[in-house]
Amino acid sequence: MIDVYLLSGFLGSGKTSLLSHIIEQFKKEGTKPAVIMNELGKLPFDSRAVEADVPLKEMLEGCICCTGSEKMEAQLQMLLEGESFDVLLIETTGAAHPVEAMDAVYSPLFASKLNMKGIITVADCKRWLDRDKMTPQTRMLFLEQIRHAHLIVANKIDLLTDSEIATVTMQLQALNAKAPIIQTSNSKLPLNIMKKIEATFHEKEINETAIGKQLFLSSRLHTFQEPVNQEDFECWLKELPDTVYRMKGYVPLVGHKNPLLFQYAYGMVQWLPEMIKMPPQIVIIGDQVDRIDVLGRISND
Ligand SMILES: Nc1nc2c(ncn2[C@@H]2O[C@H](COP(=O)(O)OP(=O)(O)OP(=O)(O)O)[C@@H](O)[C@H]2O)c(=O)[nH]1
Repeated sequence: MIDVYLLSGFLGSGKTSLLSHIIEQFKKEGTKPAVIMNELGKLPFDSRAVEADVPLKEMLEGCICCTGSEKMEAQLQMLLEGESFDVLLIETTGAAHPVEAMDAVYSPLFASKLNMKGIITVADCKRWLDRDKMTPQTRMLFLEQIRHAHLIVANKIDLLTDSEIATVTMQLQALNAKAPIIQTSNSKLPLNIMKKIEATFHEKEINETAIGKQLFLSSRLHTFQEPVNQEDFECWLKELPDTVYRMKGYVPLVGHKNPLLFQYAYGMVQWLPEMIKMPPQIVIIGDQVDRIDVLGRISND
């Protein structure tokens, strides 16, 4: 399995600096990284941060969550088929919501190949102190990126006094009590800390206590063993807690030849017939997804 890290954070917070630093450390230990860069609002030359020997795909035409997951899937497919690498780093645009970015990356098609390790959010400490000057929508996004992180990089501490650093750290921890906070200048995050995060539930863990993981935004792959009744399935959807943010995949419905393409976001459901027989699997993204009982079964994998 290839570990995948999502680098999130507001515009100008230090994501590209983090990316360069991580690549350098991976290379030193002999691990081969590949990169997907989401360059909305950036200039293509930002990819110079990535050296020529690192496989790189750029998404220049829009942001991961807006251009839709198909484009992301195509990029991933090309990388997986055309390159050999051990770890994948995805730099999201500063304007991406973390749940949507994770959703775009986590397709059932790759669930057995890619292991989503989690979201690392770079928080610009200077900007944090000035957050009241942001518009409400921008501030909301800034806070959401921090709230959903599995690891927070509190960056630009060189621009703060000691007492400001203490205040910011305390406030960040209050917003996201679960994620470790690492204070940095120029996003110098040590690799060993980054490697500890885990955002994916693997089947064998569902009934075990995966300490810490239940609290986070995480994902889980569910495989259907037999067709399900559409009405039962939709009743089950209505009862889901609102901490299930997103589901997608292929559901085998009684009376249909092939599993149907299924999309679920913020309570809205979409079904589309599929011409090809796709594997009957869905990915569930949310908080505490290990507790979700899929039609009376915790896990039938
Ligand atoms: N003083 C200071 N400047 C920093 C630090 N980290 C990054 N910067 C600077 O902040 C600017 C933005 O850094 P990037 O790493 O490009 O940030 P980014 O999040 O990729 O930016 P976008 O691509 O605009 O989203 C650059 O000029 C960096 O040199 C830091 O810890 N302290």
